[in-house]
Amino acid sequence: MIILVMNAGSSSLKYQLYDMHDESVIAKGRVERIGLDSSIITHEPAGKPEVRHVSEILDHITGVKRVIELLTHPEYGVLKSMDEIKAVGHRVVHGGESFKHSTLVDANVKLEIRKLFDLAPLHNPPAMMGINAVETNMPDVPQTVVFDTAFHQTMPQETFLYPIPMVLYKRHKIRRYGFHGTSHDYVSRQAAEKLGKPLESLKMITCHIGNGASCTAILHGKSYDTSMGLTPLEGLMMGTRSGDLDPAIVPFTMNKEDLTLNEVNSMLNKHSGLQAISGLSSDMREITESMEEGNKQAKLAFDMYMHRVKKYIGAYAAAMNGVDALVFTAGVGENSVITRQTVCEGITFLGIELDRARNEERSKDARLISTDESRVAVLVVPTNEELLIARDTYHILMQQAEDRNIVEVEA
Ligand SMILES: Nc1ncnc2c1ncn2[C@@H]1O[C@H](COP(=O)(O)OP(=O)(O)O)[C@@H](O)[C@H]1O
Ligand SMILES: CC(=O)OP(=O)(O)O
Ligand SMILES: [Mg+2]
Repeated sequence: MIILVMNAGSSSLKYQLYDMHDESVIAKGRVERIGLDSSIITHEPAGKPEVRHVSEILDHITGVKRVIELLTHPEYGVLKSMDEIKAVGHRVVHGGESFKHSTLVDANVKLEIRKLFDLAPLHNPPAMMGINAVETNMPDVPQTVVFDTAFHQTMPQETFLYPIPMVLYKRHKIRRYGFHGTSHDYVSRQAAEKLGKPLESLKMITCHIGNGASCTAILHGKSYDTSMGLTPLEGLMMGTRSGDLDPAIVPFTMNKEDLTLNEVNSMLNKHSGLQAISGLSSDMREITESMEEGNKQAKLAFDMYMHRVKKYIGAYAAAMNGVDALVFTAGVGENSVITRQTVCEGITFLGIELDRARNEERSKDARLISTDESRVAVLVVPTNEELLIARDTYHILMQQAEDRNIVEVEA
């Protein structure tokens, strides 16, 4: 069965085409700068050279059309016809309390996702554009949605509620939801497998640190607490997001700087974090390079980032009354040797003993980077949100086929 996975951003569209017989990736790529002057498509068909096109792509509908053209192109394509695609799975960041599991898209599901636009303004609207674009270009193909929030629906009330009037939760569902759930779920299972231990027997902390960043306390296989909250703004310091701060800063800044709510919101989401402190970049690669060249602002940004990662790991070890495994994943977690070293060597009191040589190895596979004697196992696990989306989509389709058979037999 061939499944297309889509991860739509505000100005981008990433895709991966899977053959579910062996979970191999037949093609993948991304459309960038949608709606801007020159859009770029990078298409990587397995076993064929990469293709890069620059053209004008004004919206996601055109973006999906271009992806279809590339997938079926006589030279760069990997499919004879789009009929070979049996389903399309989408990453949707916010599923609120309505969605505890991945599901098939129908009119009701679309309505519920639309209701959550306010809570994930950077993420949910583009996902909906992706769904509509597939509907327009491939009207007969079933679509599924896989939510970042679903994995965290196991959080108990004491971790998901804010200590504010309950009426706000009852009326508006103001609570902590957590994000990157597909990634935390995937890497925790991979880590347990690598350790040869049942996930249910472990207390684990997973650090998904990429452009967005979050830490999760996974108690016996279930999300117990996570650092992002109502929106993906809470928690760790990120590329351009502030993470935790005193909420009083919002009215205070509005007053002192004569800013509107929208302007403060944009400041905290798009002009804070590494970018704001370093004055250089939101990219950890540039931060560490400049820091090594002696740039003091870059060093401060790095130190603040590390401080917060260590603080969350300490907090979650306390909240679970222990930790057996610590996992690093996503862009920074998978690639930044210095980040992992600084974090691990700053929290040795937990029983963490980093093996520097293992930490410096480069590999695409899940691997241990602590010593064999370390009381807490530390691992690097490359995340693969797309594979999990493809698997969920496959299972939903198989279940649907089974349900249909039962109905037919009973009839
Ligand atoms: N070698 C590296 N060293 C340090 N940071 C890196 C490296 N490679 C990637 N990154 C960081 O990873 C970030 C992207 O992470 P990623 O998980 O791909 O983000 P997203 O999926 O949210 O776009 C980049 O902004 C960059 O800061
Ligand atoms: C939820 C979130 O922050 O996602 P991303 O890291 O892709 O921005
Ligand atoms: Mg990501």
